[in-house]
Amino acid sequence: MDIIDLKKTIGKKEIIKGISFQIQRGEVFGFLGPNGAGKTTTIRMMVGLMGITAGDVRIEGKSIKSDYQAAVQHVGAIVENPEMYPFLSGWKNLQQFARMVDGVTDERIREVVALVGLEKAIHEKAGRYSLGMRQRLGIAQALLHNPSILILDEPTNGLDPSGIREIRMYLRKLAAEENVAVIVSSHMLSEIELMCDRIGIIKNGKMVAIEPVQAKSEDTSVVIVRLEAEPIEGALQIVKGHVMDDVVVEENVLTFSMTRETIPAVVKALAMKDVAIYSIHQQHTSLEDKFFDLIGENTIG
Ligand SMILES: Nc1ncnc2c1ncn2[C@@H]1O[C@H](COP(=O)(O)OP(=O)(O)OP(=O)(O)O)[C@@H](O)[C@H]1O
Repeated sequence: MDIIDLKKTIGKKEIIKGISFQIQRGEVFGFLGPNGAGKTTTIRMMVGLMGITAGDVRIEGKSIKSDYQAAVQHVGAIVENPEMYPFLSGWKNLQQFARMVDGVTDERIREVVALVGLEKAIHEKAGRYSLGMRQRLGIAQALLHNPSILILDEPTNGLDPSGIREIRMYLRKLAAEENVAVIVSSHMLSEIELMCDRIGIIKNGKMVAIEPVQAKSEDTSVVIVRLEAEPIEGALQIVKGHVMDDVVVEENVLTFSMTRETIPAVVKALAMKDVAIYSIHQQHTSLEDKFFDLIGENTIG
């Protein structure tokens, strides 16, 4: 998918001021920016729900402006909350949608249900689903026609941490196993950092940076740790064996970087050597710092 110098003016206000980026199959791309930055407007243009003032969107080489039908047939999207019939089962809901799309068989419905991990609950009424399950049913619905691109506007909105974790897991799986290009928007870096390969930061209708995300899993990501402990020499001896680079020592505080999965082992080793831990916490990652620098504020949503 190619987004080429996309612009939107509503009335006299230029809301989107020339956004360009590309996304490949198999990739999860995060669209990050504070509220009002222009994410929804850009996504609405990308999926043909809103007219384009200037620029173009090309999907599998087809222009959404001049070849609308051919372009959008490759797109699956959830832009507003997915509409469900609460009194029908998840399965019946999908069958309803399948009727509106050519060539969707029960076999395909079974496939998408498995892709989002709803096999067990699919014959229960959709009204009884948790928000996370409803999101996944929405994703299943968007996948029915076998799109090559899946676009989700704020898919983690309102979900609890376990719901966010599940969505993250299924979106990554979709990209990897189905070779779908996935685009998700969010105003929370922490929520999309772990699920994306790249993140585009949007501010005031412009793309201000596109950054690759190095660490893909929560456990292998490198974090900066600040440890307050006593005696500090004893703590230093133990910590040294696990760190990625130098340890900074300041009075009774050590600052160092290590993978997140290493933290429990280090804490255990410290406790076994009778080192007293007064506090331990993770500091911002570099991507977070960069995001705050670009957005120019400390809170974003
Ligand atoms: N129909 C419209 N008429 C006038 N202004 C609009 C319209 N739609 C959006 N805007 C303005 O365009 C800007 C971008 O809105 P948009 O909804 O795309 O932002 P967003 O990044 O998706 O934010 P949010 O996370 O709050 O949805 C906002 O300042 C908004 O007020």
